[in-house]
This record gives sequence, C-alpha cells and structure tokens, in this order.
Amino acid sequence: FEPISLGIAVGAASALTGYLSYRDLYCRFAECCREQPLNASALKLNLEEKLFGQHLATEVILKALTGFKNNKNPKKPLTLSLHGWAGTGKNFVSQIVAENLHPKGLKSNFVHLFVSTLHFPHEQHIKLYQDQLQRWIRGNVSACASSVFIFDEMDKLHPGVIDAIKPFLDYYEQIDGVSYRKAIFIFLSNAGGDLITKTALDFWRAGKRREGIQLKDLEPALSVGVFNNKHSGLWHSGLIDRNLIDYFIPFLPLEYRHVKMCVRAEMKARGSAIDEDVVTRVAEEMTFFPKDEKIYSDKGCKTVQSRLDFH
Ligand SMILES: Nc1ncnc2c1ncn2[C@@H]1O[C@H](COP(=O)(O)OP(=O)(O)OP(=O)(O)O)[C@@H](O)[C@H]1O
Repeated sequence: FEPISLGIAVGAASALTGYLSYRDLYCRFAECCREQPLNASALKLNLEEKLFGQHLATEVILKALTGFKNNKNPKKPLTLSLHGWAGTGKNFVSQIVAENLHPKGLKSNFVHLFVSTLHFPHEQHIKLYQDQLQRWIRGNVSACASSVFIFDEMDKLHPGVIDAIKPFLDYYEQIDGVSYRKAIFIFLSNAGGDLITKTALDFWRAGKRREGIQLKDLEPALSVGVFNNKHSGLWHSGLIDRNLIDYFIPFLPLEYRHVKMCVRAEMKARGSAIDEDVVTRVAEEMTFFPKDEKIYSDKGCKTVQSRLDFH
C-alpha cells in the first residue's frame, strides 16, 4: 500500500465504524425502533416466573409471539385477544410482552396503551375517535413497523371504534404506502370471564387438575361467546367475522394459593423478607366465590398491593 491509499482506507474504515458506533451510541440514549429478534427463552422465563396460575395464557402467548417474530414475512399483524376475570393478569402480561418486544415496555415510544373509558368515553364522538385512532395508528406504524397497540377495557368500548382499525388488521400488503404486517395488537377484556370460570369450576368439581384445562376446552365457546356478547367490544365486529383475531387467550380465575403467590411476589419486589403470617392474612382478607365453595378470588390479585400496605 502506498501512504495515500492507506490513509484513504483508514479514513474510510474509521468513518464507517464511526458512523456505526454513532448510531449505536445514539440508540443507547434515545430509543430506536430496531428489528430485533425476540428472545424466546427470556420471555418464557419471565412468564413462568412472574405469571401465576395461567398455564394456557403462558403457552399461547409464547407460541404466538415466537411464531410471529420468527416469520420474516408475516401476512398480517398479530392480534391477540385476552379474556378473563378482573385481576387475573391481563394487563400484567401485556406489560411483560411489551418489555420483551421493546425494552422500555409501556414507557416505550413504540408501545401504545388505549383505555376505553379514558380515551374513548363518549358514544356520540365515535366518528371522531375512529378518525383519531386511524391517524394515530398510521402515524406510529409508519415511524416503527413493530409498534405494539394495547386496547384495555374492550368490553366498555363501542364496537364501532374498533371497526375503524379493521383494515389495518387484515391481510393487505400495504395501505396508502404503509405496511401494518409487523405490528402487534392486543385486546384486553373481561368478556368471556364467566365462560372461563364455568369451565374451570366444572374441572374443579369433577376433581380434575386446573392444569389439565386445554385451549380446546375454552377457545370455541370463547370466540362465539365474545362475538355474541353485546358488551365485548368485539360484538358483531368484523374482527371475529373475518377471522382477524389470531388467538383468543383465556385467563383463568385465581385461587387462594395464587393470591398467596402474588403477595409473596409483591413482598419480594418491595425488598422485604417473606413473612408467611402476613401472606396468609392478606390472602384471607380477599373475598372468594362461588358462595359455597369459595375457590376463586373476586378481584384476582388486584388489591393485593394496597392490602399489603396495611400489614
Ligand atoms: N396471574 C397473575 N400472576 C401474577 N401476578 C398477577 C396475576 N394476576 C394479577 N397479578 C397482579 O395483580 C395486578 C393486577 O392485575 P392486572 O391489572 O393484570 O389484572 P387484569 O386482568 O388486567 O384486570 P382487569 O380486567 O380488572 O383490568 C398485576 O399488576 C399483578 O401485580
């Protein structure tokens, strides 16, 4: 090499590495939308360690996300519909999923949470909500293809609102130059909670293990039940009609032993030593149904954190 061409080569190399490290550096401080593979074993570990009593949700979510993220060319965005009784972990799981897709989780610029009663409270403004939602989703997917949209309280949402995003969930390659195929939509609702509880209770009464409940015991009843439930948010919406929901994910009602696990997890998160007396006292303060057998917690693990403050 003569000195001049060596200088050019070094300059070019350092410019190149300089550029690369600049981008890396930039992404360390500002959040970047990167096409990252999903760390399936980390997600599995997270779900198995943190989510109690939900063997079906754990299994389906893991399968759905790994399948979707491993597919280089998905034909439609991933749509998950999470159903179950209050306080059984639907929001909690969405948070875990969000963190595994975008490290900042719910705080990420690429994860968007909509709460029906907060963002779409007035029935008379449906048209406005539809326009806003379409614009919001289009804008965010244009900025980051792997955006995540979570819709909480679907059962309190007017079905017309969700119909507005139907085209985005369908099998189109692009709509107005934007492809929605890498986005993920998660719907949360209490609709179907009664059907899920009934199945869990039937198993319990028959002396069968809770972990023996399979998706096939629940999924068909759930999709039909939710479709016909006026208050599901998906009621007669084109989403079910056109098979745009990829997975219906049931959340089982939580038992006394799961509530205890939640109390222990909360104590651990607060850095306190596990005191089994307190664990029992908090769990015993919760109310359980049905009236006779008292198996399932009315509020799941929902009030555990505030109750723990009293002990
Ligand atoms: N299955 C579970 N495993 C571990 N923790 C749980 C579980 N379910 C609930 N929790 C705890 O209880 C809190 C409240 O639960 P979460 O908000 O996820 O309930 P939800 O199913 O979304 O209820 P709702 O339908 O009322 O919105 C969570 O933040 C979590 O700490």
